[in-house]
Amino acid sequence: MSGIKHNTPEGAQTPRYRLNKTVALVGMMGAGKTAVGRAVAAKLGAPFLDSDAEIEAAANLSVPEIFTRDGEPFFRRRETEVIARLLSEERCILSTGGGAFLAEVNRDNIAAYGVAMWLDADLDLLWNRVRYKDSRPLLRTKDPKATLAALYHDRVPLYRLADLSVRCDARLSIDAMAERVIDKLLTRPDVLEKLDA
Ligand SMILES: Nc1ncnc2c1ncn2[C@@H]1O[C@H](COP(=O)(O)OP(=O)(O)OP(=O)(O)O)[C@@H](O)[C@H]1O
Ligand SMILES: O=C(O)C1=C[C@@H](O)[C@@H](O)[C@H](O)C1
Ligand SMILES: [Mg+2]
Repeated sequence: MSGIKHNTPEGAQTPRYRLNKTVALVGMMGAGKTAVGRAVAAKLGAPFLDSDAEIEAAANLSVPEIFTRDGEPFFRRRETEVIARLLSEERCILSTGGGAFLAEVNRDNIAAYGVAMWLDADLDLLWNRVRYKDSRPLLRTKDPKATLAALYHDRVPLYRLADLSVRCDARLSIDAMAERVIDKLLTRPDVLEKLDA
């Protein structure tokens, strides 16, 4: 496969889990799809892939640079291509960009190869995570807090279409959130199974 693997099962102990389907993490910017997804993959001994990182690596540009140079529609086309490619490769934990699950084609592709899990975070938590960072081009507006709120209200009905969801709790560490995600995945043996020691 050609994707950037951030975690690999190589060198791991006897596998403790069997990942039966790719898990696509979806949700708002700042929800923790990248940070928690990486931790989940490490705990499972599964590959971790991130569609934003893949797009950046292929373009040799950051996401904000791609938005500035080529525009959002170009970025969205690349996002759809990259997600389709990553889904067709090996089973993994796939962190998507915050807007990916809005497009029906991406939702259909995720459903064809795996399941979607929504990291459901409230607006206060999201704002506290994204307010000091300039890495989200959609928030480069006069009133980024209001922009985030508008995106949130538009998007939540679509994130609700995910197969599974976990509530994000600001008091939980990345590691603890990863455990919460794994516990939820284990409710679906067609997605994740715990193997006997
Ligand atoms: N449970 C957590 N506890 C503490 N910090 C967290 C937690 N989850 C995420 N973070 C931090 O919040 C920030 C945003 O997280 P992250 O980049 O993973 O969000 P994202 O959902 O991938 O956003 P985007 O859609 O923009 O890619 C990062 O600095 C990350 O380390
Ligand atoms: O919420 C969004 O639409 C985005 C989130 C990020 O992951 C990036 O994909 C990009 O900044 C757009
Ligand atoms: Mg991310």
